Amino acid sequence: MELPLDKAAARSTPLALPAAGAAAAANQSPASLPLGPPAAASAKPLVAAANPPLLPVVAPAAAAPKSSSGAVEESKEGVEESNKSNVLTIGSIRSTLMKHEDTIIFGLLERSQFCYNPDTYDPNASRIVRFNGSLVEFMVKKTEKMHARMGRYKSPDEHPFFPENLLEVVEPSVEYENVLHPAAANININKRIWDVYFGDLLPRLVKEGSDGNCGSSACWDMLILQALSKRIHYGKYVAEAKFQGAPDTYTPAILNKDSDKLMELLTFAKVEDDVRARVMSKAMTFGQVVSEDLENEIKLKIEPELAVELYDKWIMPLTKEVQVQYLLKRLD
Ligand SMILES: O=C(O)C(=O)C[C@]1(C(=O)O)C=C[C@@H](O)C=C1
Repeated sequence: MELPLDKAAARSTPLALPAAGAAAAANQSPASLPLGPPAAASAKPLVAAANPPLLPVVAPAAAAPKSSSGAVEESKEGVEESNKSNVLTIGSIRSTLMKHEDTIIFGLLERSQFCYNPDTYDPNASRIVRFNGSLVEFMVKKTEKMHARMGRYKSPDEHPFFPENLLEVVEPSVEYENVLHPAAANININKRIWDVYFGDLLPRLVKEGSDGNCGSSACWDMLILQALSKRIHYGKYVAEAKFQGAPDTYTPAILNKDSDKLMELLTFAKVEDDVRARVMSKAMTFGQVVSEDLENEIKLKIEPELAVELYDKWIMPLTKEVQVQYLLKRLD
């Protein structure tokens, strides 16, 4: 994807304005924006889904338990059962997490085709009139402002990176069903996600230096950040499903404010192994460079181990962190 801010396009479009380019890029984003109404509603999303679609905004809400008797049963071995179809099951939440993997891995593959492009992150290089900050900050802030107008952050599974910066929703707004405890609304670890992405992940994903594609770099950064945020904050739903499945198991640790015990209870080593294996396999499959020359060795766009490490070191630990934060407040 070449944006007006990118080198090739800029040569023939000297008037390309960063503001217009960034806003256009935000609108053109190939990953769908989960701005639609709740899964339970029948209306179409406001933005057409493309490659690969994110989930309906409140997928878990469609499976909201109607009464505590419909709770999920779960053992430490990760076996879960439900005797009702419309409950928040750990199985349905895990299949949502699997779909998030596709979005994250595709994003990494796309961003990896560009160099690091340091000007994207340098406030002095952005030269955006009346804006103090880098190009990527500009893109995320402006996009979030617009998405807030469309109600994105009214949805309990959406979290802005710049919450102080949002605009009011245009009418009519959608009422989202929420299965989470109200305290969930105050859990937002996007600052950490931002720091991990720019501090640890990005420099290892891309080649050093500049290729002029700052607009595309910022656009993919934003899409990856949004996908990471969505996946990690899904920890709230994971935790709710686990609590509903075994309230007696979690309650003493919650009452004792015992974070370590909660961490131990909600950790499933076998599930984590499966996640690592699946991410490896997806990164190898989606990341193949397809050439006409079938004789040659298969080339990969990114090292699959990097995607696995991302999950191992950050995505799963941060998802667990969200779960602990949520459970600590679950009985407030
Ligand atoms: O599936 C779960 O039970 C989760 O809590 C999610 C998750 C993950 O982030 O993928 C996190 C912790 C568990 O140990 C296993 C997997």
